[in-house]
Amino acid sequence: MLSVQNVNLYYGAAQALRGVSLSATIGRVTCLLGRNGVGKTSLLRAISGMQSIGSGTIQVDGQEVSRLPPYERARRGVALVPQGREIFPLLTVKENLETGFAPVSREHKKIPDEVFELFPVLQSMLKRRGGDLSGGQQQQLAIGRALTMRPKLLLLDEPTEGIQPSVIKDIGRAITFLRQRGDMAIVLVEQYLDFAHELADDFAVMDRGEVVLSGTRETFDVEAVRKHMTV
Ligand SMILES: Nc1ncnc2c1ncn2[C@@H]1O[C@H](COP(=O)(O)OP(=O)(O)OP(=O)(O)O)[C@@H](O)[C@H]1O
Repeated sequence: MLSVQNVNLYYGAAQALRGVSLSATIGRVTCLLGRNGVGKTSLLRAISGMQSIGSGTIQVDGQEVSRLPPYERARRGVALVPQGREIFPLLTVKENLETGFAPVSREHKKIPDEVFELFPVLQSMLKRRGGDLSGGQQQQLAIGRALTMRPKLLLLDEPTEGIQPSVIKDIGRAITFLRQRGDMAIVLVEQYLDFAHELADDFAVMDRGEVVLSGTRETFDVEAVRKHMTV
């Protein structure tokens, strides 16, 4: 579904990604791990088109997308749940969810039932303003908005950051459900190792702009990964 090959990304003279390769498969969760500032967010932004790359290729469904603008990638099924959630504080919950309609065809312009099945709190808060929700509720809203885009590739940037344990459990359950449904590939950026270990089918660890360790669930060596995550 997703194939990133040899991507280099620069902010001016500073190189944030160095020859990064990563793949993600439908029905599987790929966890991207690493300390602060190693380039995880830059990689997700490169995949979604929010940040242009210096060189390398990014393929979605076998098609090269690295020169396409973000909305074209969204149309091809790429949805990003950004770090910090970036919901619209003055729009209602319903309106926030409806912003996910932009890239989908007319027959899909309906909030999918699973959004409310996975996150019932959103149903009861449809008329509230996004900015009035708690951090955990806003995270659920950000994931709900991405699901409204009917993604084939769901990119989640640290969904557990600053979130209370009960909501982390809800998010974990949602990811497990979406994986089992088998119609999307999921890339999960995490610093919370236990959460990542529980969910990862495949994993990659980054350090200073490079992927330094990768493998499958079977080869996930928690101690080796932990070493790369401690300063
Ligand atoms: N817009 C930008 N302009 C210049 N440098 C940037 C920009 N965004 C990120 N960087 C730098 O690029 C490097 C990678 O940052 P990035 O946010 O991708 O890392 P990260 O692993 O996602 O970290 P975090 O977990 O803190 O989000 C860091 O050194 C960061 O300071």
